[in-house]
Amino acid sequence: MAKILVIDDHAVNRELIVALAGYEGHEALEAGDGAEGLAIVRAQRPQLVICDILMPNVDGYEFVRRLRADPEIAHTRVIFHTANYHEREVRHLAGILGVSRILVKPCDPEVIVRTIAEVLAEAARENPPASDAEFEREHLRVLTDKLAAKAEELERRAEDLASEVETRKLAEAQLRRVLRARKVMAECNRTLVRATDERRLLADVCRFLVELGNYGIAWVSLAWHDADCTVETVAAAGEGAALLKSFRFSWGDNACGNGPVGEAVRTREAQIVRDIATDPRVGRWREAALGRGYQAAAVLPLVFEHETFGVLCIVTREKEAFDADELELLGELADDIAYGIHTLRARVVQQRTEETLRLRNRAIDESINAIVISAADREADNPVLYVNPAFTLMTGYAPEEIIGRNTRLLIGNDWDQPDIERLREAVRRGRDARVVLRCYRKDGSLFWNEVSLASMHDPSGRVSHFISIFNDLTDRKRYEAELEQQANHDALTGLANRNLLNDRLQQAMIRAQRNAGAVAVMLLDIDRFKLINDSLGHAVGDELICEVGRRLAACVRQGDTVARLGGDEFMIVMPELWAESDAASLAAKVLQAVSAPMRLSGHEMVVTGSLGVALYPRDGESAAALVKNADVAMYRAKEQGRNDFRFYAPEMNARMLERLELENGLRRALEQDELELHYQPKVELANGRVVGAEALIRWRHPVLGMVSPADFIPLAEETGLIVPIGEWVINTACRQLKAWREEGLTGVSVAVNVSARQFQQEDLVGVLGEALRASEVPARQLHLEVTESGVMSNPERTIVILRTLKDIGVLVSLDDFGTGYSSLNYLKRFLIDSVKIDQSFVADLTTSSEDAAIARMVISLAHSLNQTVVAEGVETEAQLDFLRRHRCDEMQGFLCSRPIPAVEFANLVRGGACLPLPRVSRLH
Ligand SMILES: Nc1nc2c(ncn2[C@@H]2O[C@@H]3COP(=O)(O)O[C@H]4[C@@H](O)[C@H](n5cnc6c(=O)[nH]c(N)nc65)O[C@@H]4COP(=O)(O)O[C@H]3[C@H]2O)c(=O)[nH]1
Repeated sequence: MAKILVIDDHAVNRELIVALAGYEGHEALEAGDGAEGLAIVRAQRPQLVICDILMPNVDGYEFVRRLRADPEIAHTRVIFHTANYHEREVRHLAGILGVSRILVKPCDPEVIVRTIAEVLAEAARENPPASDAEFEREHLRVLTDKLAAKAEELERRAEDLASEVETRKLAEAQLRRVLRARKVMAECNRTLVRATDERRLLADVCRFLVELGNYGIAWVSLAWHDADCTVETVAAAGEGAALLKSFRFSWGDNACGNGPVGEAVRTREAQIVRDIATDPRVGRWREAALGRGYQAAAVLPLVFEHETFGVLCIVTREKEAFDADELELLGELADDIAYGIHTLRARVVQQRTEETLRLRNRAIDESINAIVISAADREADNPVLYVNPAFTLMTGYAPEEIIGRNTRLLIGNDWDQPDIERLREAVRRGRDARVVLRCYRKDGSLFWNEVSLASMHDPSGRVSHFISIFNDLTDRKRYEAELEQQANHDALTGLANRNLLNDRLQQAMIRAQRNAGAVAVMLLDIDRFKLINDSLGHAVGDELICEVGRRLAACVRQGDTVARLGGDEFMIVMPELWAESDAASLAAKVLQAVSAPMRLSGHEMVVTGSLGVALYPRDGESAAALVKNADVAMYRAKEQGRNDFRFYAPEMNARMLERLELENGLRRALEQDELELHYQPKVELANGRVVGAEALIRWRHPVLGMVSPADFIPLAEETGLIVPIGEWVINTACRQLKAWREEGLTGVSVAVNVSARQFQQEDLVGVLGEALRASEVPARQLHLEVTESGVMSNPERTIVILRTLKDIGVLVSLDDFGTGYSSLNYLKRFLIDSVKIDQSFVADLTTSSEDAAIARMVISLAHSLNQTVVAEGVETEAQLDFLRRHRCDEMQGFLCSRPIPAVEFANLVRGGACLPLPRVSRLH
């Protein structure tokens, strides 16, 4: 029996040694550290101290050092019992300190017991035992054996227990996972049943997997059959799910398709990543996954009936997740999801189909075209099964009046239509067709029906139905006819227009060429139409055109074409001409018809026409050449006195060329100052005084010499050149007046001629005002001579213009009075200052009682309206005498003076008495 002190700061360690020592029959003492241990050794003197090394306050080394330092207790045996066994250091220090043994924690109890026994024995050898040593040894062995057996058993039981605990833990984890997978499945199935939207369903599933299933991330990616074999992530939940956006997946044979996702889609088999850290298939997302503590992943294909929609991916932080049971459940879940996707997509397709069907039905019902469905049953006479509302609107037949009958009902008795046979043929052969038929409504009225027939086939390929779409073309046909009429006919007369004429002429030429025949082209122009139009207004002009058109149409044979080319120009094409005389007869007949008296808007009148004839092929081989040459011939007829016709002759073209040259020359004349004004004196009959002059234009042509206005003014009017020429005349006359005034001739006035076209010109008043302002000539010194046609074309506008001229102060004369169609009423309303008796009346004044009467009437009429009367073209004393006797106010004429240059005119006025009017003066 020995006394043993156990020093250790851990009670458990002390308890084991104390228990073993007690078991061996020793008395065991305990201390928590070296200081306490020293005190006990000093007090109790144990034979052995079993001491820990690392202890608070006084550690094992310090304890032994102090023990050895105290001679009273220095011999006490010490065993170190330590877990911190660094062999070299401990052995070294223990050797120095005289420590008997070193036991390493955890230490086999048997070794502890044996070591205690050995050290006590060594102590006893030095100090012989007082008791029976053999007994002690034997006893110790028995005890040690027992203890070892016990320890072994304890160890075994501990291992069993540990393995049992481990097994239970695993089972529990497995159960937990299965349970959570079931929970997820239950929730998912509930959602699946109610799902209406695929994306929302997938998002819910992912959310359930994370929230209920406790998985780290769950996502669904759909596989598309595009060129890149894209796998698109459409729903995800869990920590780090947002990261998925940065990863590209594919199920193709490419870098993005090598991972488990691509593999799962391709193989349709679940891909399990047991360890994210080491699985080589985990690509770029390994880092991200590990960083969030994710350990394993399962990628489950979403397959339904051979179709792979995509994958369900689940990532977990558990290392040993996804055992067979769990995977089976997750696989079921994936199948359910795939079924859900299939069902939802099928539903969408069905909804679209239904919507399309609904739309189609509405379209049929609301179509403006009639739609008819008939059974393809020849024996039953292909009866109508359905008609839409438009059918009733189009035909007037209610559905019950047509259903069960054949649509030929609409043909009535109008069977002579080529398209009917085409339609029948299509029905017989079950082909599609489009025909246009004349059909009849219930009320018997005709409508043009464009029928589009389509045959429908049953699954066996047999024609089961016909669908006919009716399009009412009546309006279109009418419109087309109107268009045709507009395109080919003149709107005013209804005669052929240039278009149709050209066409007919071409055809006539082709026929004539084939038959070696000829064609006559006649161009008719109404003489002085412009004058009539301007004097009596456009409405009367239009009436005249229509009447002439009617008369021409009445003259020609069937097959001839009468066309209006525009304005007062008509053309007649006579095909199949056998003799030139036939054309001459028709031309004469036409001119006679035109010149028959006519009454238009209350006006009795006689008009004449001039006509040119060109013959194919003699006068031209193209339509254009023929028309041009007929035109040339017509001009010739006009030139040669009007109311006649001429056949084209090549030399006529030379005259036309002359005209053209004249026109170009006139343009140049304006630019190059070739125009000048001559002045014909106006003499007051009462005293023979020159009171003014009429400015008359002259053209000093560089080659032709002086050209008369009669030769170029009509051309200038025709081409519009009269406007700039008229402006030049006004400006020149004003400048001349200014010059005369500066020379002291202040009392004379100058009258300028204003053509009809110029008179209606917007800025005539402006031009006048500007000329007067620039020359500083008083307005009353400027007179305007306007013709009847100039004022009568638009009398109301004339009244306005004349009032403005009056406001400026310019005086106005009515030229050529009596030659036109002036209304006396207007003569009164126009603010005219003087009237000129036309020289055609003056010429025969003394020989024609009619002209004398007209002259007398003009003078008295004008005087009654307070207007001055000027006679022009006075050549003889007798004429002068007549005029004087009837109180004409002024005269102009060769009797007095021809039109003369400005200088001569000034000299004449200055001379004062040079006027040959002695007798007149005397008479006054
Ligand atoms: N046989 C004969 N003739 C006489 C006699 N006294 C004058 N005449 C001519 O009669 C014409 C009178 O002019 P008109 O009737 O206005 O007729 C004018 C006028 O309508 C037009 N005209 C002349 N100058 C102009 C002009 O500057 N502007 C416009 N728009 N027309 C003009 O040209 C026409 C012809 O002018 P003219 O050749 O200068 O011819 C002038 C004149 O020379 C006579 O005693 N016997």
